[in-house]
Amino acid sequence: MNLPQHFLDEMKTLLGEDYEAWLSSYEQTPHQGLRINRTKTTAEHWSEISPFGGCEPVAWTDNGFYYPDELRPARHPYYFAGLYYLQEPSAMTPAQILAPEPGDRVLDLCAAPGGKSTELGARLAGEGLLVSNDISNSRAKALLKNLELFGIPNICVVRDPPERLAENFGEFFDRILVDAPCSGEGMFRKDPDLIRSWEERGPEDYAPIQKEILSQAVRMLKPGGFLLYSTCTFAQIEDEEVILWLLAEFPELELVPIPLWDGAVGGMDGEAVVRLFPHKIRGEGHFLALLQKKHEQESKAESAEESESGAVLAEAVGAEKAVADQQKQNRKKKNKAIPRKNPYEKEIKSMEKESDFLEWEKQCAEPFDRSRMMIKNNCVYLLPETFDPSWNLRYLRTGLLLGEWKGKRFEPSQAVAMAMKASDFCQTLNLSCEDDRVIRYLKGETIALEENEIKWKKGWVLVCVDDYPLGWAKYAGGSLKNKYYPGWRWQ
Ligand SMILES: C[S@@+](CC[C@H](N)C(=O)[O-])C[C@H]1O[C@@H](n2cnc3c(N)ncnc32)[C@H](O)[C@@H]1O
Repeated sequence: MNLPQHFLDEMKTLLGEDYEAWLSSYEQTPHQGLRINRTKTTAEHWSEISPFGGCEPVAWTDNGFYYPDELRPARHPYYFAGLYYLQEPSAMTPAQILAPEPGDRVLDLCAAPGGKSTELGARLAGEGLLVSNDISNSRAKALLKNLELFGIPNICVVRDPPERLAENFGEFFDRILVDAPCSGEGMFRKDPDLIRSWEERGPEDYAPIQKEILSQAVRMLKPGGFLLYSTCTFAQIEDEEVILWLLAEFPELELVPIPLWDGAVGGMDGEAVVRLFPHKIRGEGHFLALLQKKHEQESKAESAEESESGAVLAEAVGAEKAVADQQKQNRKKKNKAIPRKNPYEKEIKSMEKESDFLEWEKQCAEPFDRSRMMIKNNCVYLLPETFDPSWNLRYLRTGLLLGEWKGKRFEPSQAVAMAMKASDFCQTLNLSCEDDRVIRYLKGETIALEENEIKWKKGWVLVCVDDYPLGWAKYAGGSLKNKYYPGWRWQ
């Protein structure tokens, strides 16, 4: 690999006697990782059902695995069932450390294509709110797809400059992730094309952008809330120096030490941050810093207690987890929607009367909360608990898209299928992943049925692989019409 001389010189200064070991890591192939969807399976269960032999756990996560180079996990039906996300192992760390709890209000400020957002959202388990933002429209579309594929219902996907978000939200979030745009030095081994972009735009270009994004993030962090900053670069100017600047600029922030694990090292000058180097761990280069916004003066003591508990960090290193129950209860109370008249009540009533929505809904495990329902341009959404209609943002998605109201018909969405369990809908076709009809279904083809499989009445059928939903089909006159979302088809 042709690494630029200037970069090598910088690394020599940074690493000293470790330099040669670091350089020789570039002769090894990068590690391939996948992270399972904790809302759909557990690491134990995955070990039983994984179709990929030879997967080893990623030591610093509870749901990440290495997979052998020759495998193509994106070409497996389980990928289409949202069972895992393909992610470089070091990149699994930020969401593990920020570790939101169900009920939290979480912001992922630079979120596309969703590697960390999918894990943050899965950790919320449907409670609270995940706002996933990216300034790039095309990348935000990929982000939306990945969140919907993972079946995360309580999302807002946005594409706004951080300043605009800060104007809307104020001090609103319990946890914020800034996985910042950076010069990408830590990813050169995995993606050598990044070397060219580094030569065009290097660390000096990114540091001011990172500082600006972080300043806006601080405005949106609640007192007591946690902010995690991560990059995939080695340059101190984008890593430790940004954090030192931030601490000087915002005295209300304090650095929360992240306990180190085997192979992880602290900051270059002993700062309580984490650096991951490819010659020390089985992953690429990464930098992480965790900060907490102090409470107001009167509640400072309480804040100290909270940070001492190290609750956010404990899980990342397998240490004991100690989140106060009271805090959890308070969060739940805080997020409870205030009963108010739903401005879409009239539209909802019309849809119920004019379309077959109720017929479909009756087949679902539970009715959808009318106070959180919104109908816009014939699209029917279930808004997250804490959604505030006065937020003026560029949304790609507000909550869970339930489906489209088309006159007499209601068509359930791909997103709602992915957010369901097989047992959440009463008409299902459950295929084994060995059945070649699975891939035919994912390609949008018609599914041939065996006599003994026909057990439905006319209407919607949830097609599943090994009990994991894939999408919809519609049964009528003895045949099943494929309703898999065309934009997601197996190519
Ligand atoms: C390192 S990538 C994020 C990767 C993502 N967190 C993941 O895990 O998949 C940085 C992202 O920041 C976005 N970005 C760049 N400038 C931004 C800004 N000012 N505000 C928000 N996002 C920005 C880029 O479009 C890019 O998608």
